[in-house]
Amino acid sequence: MYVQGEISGLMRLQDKFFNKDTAFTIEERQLLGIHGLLPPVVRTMEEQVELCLTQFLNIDEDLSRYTYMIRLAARNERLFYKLLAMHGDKCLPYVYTPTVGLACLHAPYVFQLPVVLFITIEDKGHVYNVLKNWPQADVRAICVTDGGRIMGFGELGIHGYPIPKGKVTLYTALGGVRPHYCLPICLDVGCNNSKVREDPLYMGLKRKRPSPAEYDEFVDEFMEAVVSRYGPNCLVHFEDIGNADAFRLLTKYRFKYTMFNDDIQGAGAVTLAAIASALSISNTKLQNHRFLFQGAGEAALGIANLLFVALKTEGLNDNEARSRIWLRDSKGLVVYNRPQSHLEEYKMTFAQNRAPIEKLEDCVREFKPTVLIGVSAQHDAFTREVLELMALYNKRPIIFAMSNPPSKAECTAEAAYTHTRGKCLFASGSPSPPLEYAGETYHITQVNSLYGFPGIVMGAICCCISHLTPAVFIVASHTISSLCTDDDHHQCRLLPSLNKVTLCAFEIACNVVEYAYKSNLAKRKPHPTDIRAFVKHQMYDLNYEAAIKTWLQEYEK
Ligand SMILES: NC(=O)C1=CN([C@@H]2O[C@H](COP(=O)(O)OP(=O)(O)OC[C@H]3O[C@@H](n4cnc5c(N)ncnc54)[C@H](OP(=O)(O)O)[C@@H]3O)[C@@H](O)[C@H]2O)C=CC1
Ligand SMILES: CC(=O)C(=O)O
Ligand SMILES: [Mg+2]
Repeated sequence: MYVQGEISGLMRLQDKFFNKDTAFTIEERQLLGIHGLLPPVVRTMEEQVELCLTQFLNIDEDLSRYTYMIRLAARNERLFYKLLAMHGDKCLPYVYTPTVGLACLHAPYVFQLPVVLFITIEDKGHVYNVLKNWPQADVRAICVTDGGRIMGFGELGIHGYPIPKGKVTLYTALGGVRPHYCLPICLDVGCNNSKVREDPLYMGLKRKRPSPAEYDEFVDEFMEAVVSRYGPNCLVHFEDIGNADAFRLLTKYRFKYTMFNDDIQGAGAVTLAAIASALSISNTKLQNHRFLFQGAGEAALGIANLLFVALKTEGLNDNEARSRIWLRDSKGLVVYNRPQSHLEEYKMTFAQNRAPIEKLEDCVREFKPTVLIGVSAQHDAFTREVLELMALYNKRPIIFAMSNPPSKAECTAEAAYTHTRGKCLFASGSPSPPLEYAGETYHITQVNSLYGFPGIVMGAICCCISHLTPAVFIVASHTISSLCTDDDHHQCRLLPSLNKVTLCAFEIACNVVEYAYKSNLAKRKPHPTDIRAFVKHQMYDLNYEAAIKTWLQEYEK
């Protein structure tokens, strides 16, 4: 059945795509010449998963759990994804938020294997050649960071590399994207954070970031190299880029390339879905709400822009919709007339024509928001006073403390429920265990873009979408909220439970594909007759037999 070709059996055992570890049958071991290299036991994949889970749960330290998962992925890729598929609730927090944040803070200690492609500004002029060094030629989706704003930690330079790795892991684990289609990239443009840069263990270029013009030349070359190497429909997902660069690149590239920024657009889609649930639970309409954002950066603008569109869909005009959305940044309420500071272009739409207000408490008193959204990475910014005011003005205050990781969150679930006396509809950005308060158990919703981007990426690459228009994110948002059940709402869950995230990704992928064909954005022809089968057919097969099939096909070539 199997042939021992030029590639030695040992190399097959060391190849993460083909390795089955102890699941190799005795016959396979003999044919591959690896008999004796494994203990005699032959296990099923399910038995291997249970063993891995036990090993994983026996590890006490979060960072060691992260490195366990990275090593497993590098040794036996299908087993890694099977473990995530079967025990995502236990394992996902160790490949994604919050542990991925810890991995960034300890980047020199966790880096062992080439899991991300590093392209530095010193490679300018030959970025294409560096891209060619990535071993996979059929890349369809890239997640790229420049370390400019890593979660709530600010600029970490190249030490942000675990972020794109974590994101592409979710493309596969949740979205079903085949792993060899995914390429995580860290652009090293230097680092202005001297504490990070001057650390003797810093792994990146020991230089400051370039001027915006030089930075743009480099990123332009990168985008052109991606198109030359992988074609115009290779999707580029920008992640954790500093906000001025993120907004500029999005404006410049959104209609030129197949790209999106998840911190802006993905966060918008998922948060809008959670708001829709909160409205169902409180039996209210969007037009009856007032939204106050703590933070006026990427996530805030991504959410505010989608809310603006949704409010207008309910019949409000531009001014009315704008008056419902207040943003507060590091200098206070975003207003037109700021005595000492200039107002960034991207905040203009939501600048209020009124006197400045500095403190968050005073903004709450003045505006009496019904919804308070924290995307500022300012730990404990939602003080007891702020939360008590929200409870004073609202029967069901909606409070989202979305900043990641938890050490940067605006408040904990406990603080939100305690200071609103259990009245609030609450969500955090990272996973949080259920909370007991006044004899009740509250499930904590995780408003995180993980509900959106895996399905968006899968849908986009299945049909070779040319551009990700704002409608794609609205489609994703509606899909997510449509998957919340009455039971979810009864338990005050604002998003489908975490064990439905793969279903969520699949439904988003199908709806994005459908939308893309209808609006002539899909470049893959012919138009599929059965969209669900079309998406399913392109999904990663977690079973070992799929690897064997590919292997035989390759051998027969
Ligand atoms: N849960 C989720 O899905 C997501 C969560 N996030 C999280 O949200 C946080 C912010 O991300 P992002 O928007 O991309 O980051 P940005 O850097 O783009 O924005 C941060 C914003 O916070 C403001 N800010 C800083 N200090 C204060 C302060 N003391 N008071 C009020 N505002 C302040 C900044 O003000 P200024 O403009 O004046 O600098 C800026 O507007 C991060 O922790 C990130 O992890 C992000 C995306 C998705
Ligand atoms: C979720 C995410 O992308 C962030 O916290 O930056
Ligand atoms: Mg992010």
